[in-house]
Amino acid sequence: MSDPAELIDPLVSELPKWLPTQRWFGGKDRPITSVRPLGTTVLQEGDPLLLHMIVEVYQGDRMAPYQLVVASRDQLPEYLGSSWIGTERGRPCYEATGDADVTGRLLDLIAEGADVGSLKFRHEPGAEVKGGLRGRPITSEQSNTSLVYGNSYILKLFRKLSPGENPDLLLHRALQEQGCEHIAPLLGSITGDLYGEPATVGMLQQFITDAVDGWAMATTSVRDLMADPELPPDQVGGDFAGESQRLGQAVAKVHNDLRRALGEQVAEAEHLDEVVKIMQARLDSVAQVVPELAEYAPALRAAFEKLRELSGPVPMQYIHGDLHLGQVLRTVTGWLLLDFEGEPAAPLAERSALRSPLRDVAGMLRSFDYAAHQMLIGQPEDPKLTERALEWSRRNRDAFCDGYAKAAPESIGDPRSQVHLLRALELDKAVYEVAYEHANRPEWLGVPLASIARIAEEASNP
Ligand SMILES: Nc1ncnc2c1ncn2[C@@H]1O[C@H](COP(=O)(O)OP(=O)(O)O)[C@@H](O)[C@H]1O
Ligand SMILES: O=P(O)(O)O[C@H]1O[C@H](CO)[C@@H](O[C@H]2O[C@H](CO)[C@@H](O)[C@H](O)[C@H]2O)[C@H](O)[C@H]1O
Repeated sequence: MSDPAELIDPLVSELPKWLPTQRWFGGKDRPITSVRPLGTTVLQEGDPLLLHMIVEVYQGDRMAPYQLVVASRDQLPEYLGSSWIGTERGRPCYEATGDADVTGRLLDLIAEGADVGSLKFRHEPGAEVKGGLRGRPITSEQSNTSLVYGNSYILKLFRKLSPGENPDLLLHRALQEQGCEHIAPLLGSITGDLYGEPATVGMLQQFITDAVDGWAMATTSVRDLMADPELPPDQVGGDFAGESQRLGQAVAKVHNDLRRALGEQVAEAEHLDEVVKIMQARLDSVAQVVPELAEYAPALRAAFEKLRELSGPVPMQYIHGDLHLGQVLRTVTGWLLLDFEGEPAAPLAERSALRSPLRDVAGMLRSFDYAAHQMLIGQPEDPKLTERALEWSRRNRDAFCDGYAKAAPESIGDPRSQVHLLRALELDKAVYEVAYEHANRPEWLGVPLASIARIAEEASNP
């Protein structure tokens, strides 16, 4: 095999075409102007050759570093055809996470606690990690790429990188030290070098088998209800309220553990002022792109402004930051929270800041609303079904808040008692969702818009 360094430049020149085809690539809104390699590490010599790469992706005046794991073989087997990036110096180069013949190397390196170039593969103190397994990517890939090894491990490779410890790793570590029962055990990590600073590039956790995600469970319950719209939600087969209550308790316990591990502060007036400004700025920028939002802008502004009038202390702490039903798993023993990375599009400084725990509560409340209403997307208007959806949403949102209040300390109490704070946080999340749906699933745009209309109406007629 020729020198791997000879492959790098021609391979990088293929990336502006290839990156936008990847689900995890976060910059699909603008064309890529150039890609620059920042660092390449050979993880395995020979055939297949395995390379770890960090590249800078430029889109006009915007730049973000991304992690790639690329392999090259003399001959590309047919089953890897869809992973092909380009053929350089006569050798096919491809995205390596789909190749179970090479992914095992990443786990082996963590098991060995190896250093390769500037990459540090580590297991957590006391964790036992065994190599020798082949890794396959999960099909529900989102903002990153996760590889599952047998029934034992799941390795998340972060795609868009930032210097420092990724909040997902930081918060999992903190929770694990508190003995938190509501996370998947953390087993290891991979750290690279970004602009001379350590940066988390991978996180290894125990793979939880026989688990179902909250979104699948909640939407099954809604489907049961819609199948028999004459029956009230507490009398149809798949009532979800008991689970919602347990989930509320789990979220409050995770918040308690994060507070114990990493502390809390009380928001000062300037901080609330800053929060209002961030909410208004998000509204302004989303309203520019999604004109349907404009008619609700005055009501949204008024709800955000109410935050300046809050009288009691507002506790601030580390939180999950992007909590929704797709980020929780029901296992045989209870609920687990996943993915503490925060909103994928938010800047790291915002994701790592102390925030009100009610932001996570608001995220879950939004998700109950989504679960109830997504089944009506594309259906002809049916007032009976709309009423059923609202009923399901109210019942499960209340059950979640009951559970949260049961496990939260007195200083936080029942989220519903913080009317203005919870409403502003829910509306801010819904504005984020308007932007998310506009960019990713335009046919779902009506879901957050209808919620904004409803919440704004409730606010004007309390
Ligand atoms: N420890 C785990 N055990 C089983 N499945 C998991 C585990 N962690 C994540 N998953 C599955 O992988 C999916 C993606 O994980 P997530 O951390 O949300 O990645 P991303 O950052 O790419 O969104 C989850 O929705 C869940 O289905
Ligand atoms: O899972 P991610 O961290 O990538 O989150 C993004 O995608 C989510 C959709 O997959 C999106 O969530 C929105 O849709 C969900 C239903 O599909 C719903 O449960 C959530 O409440 C709603 O916000 C999330 O906002 C986005 O950041």
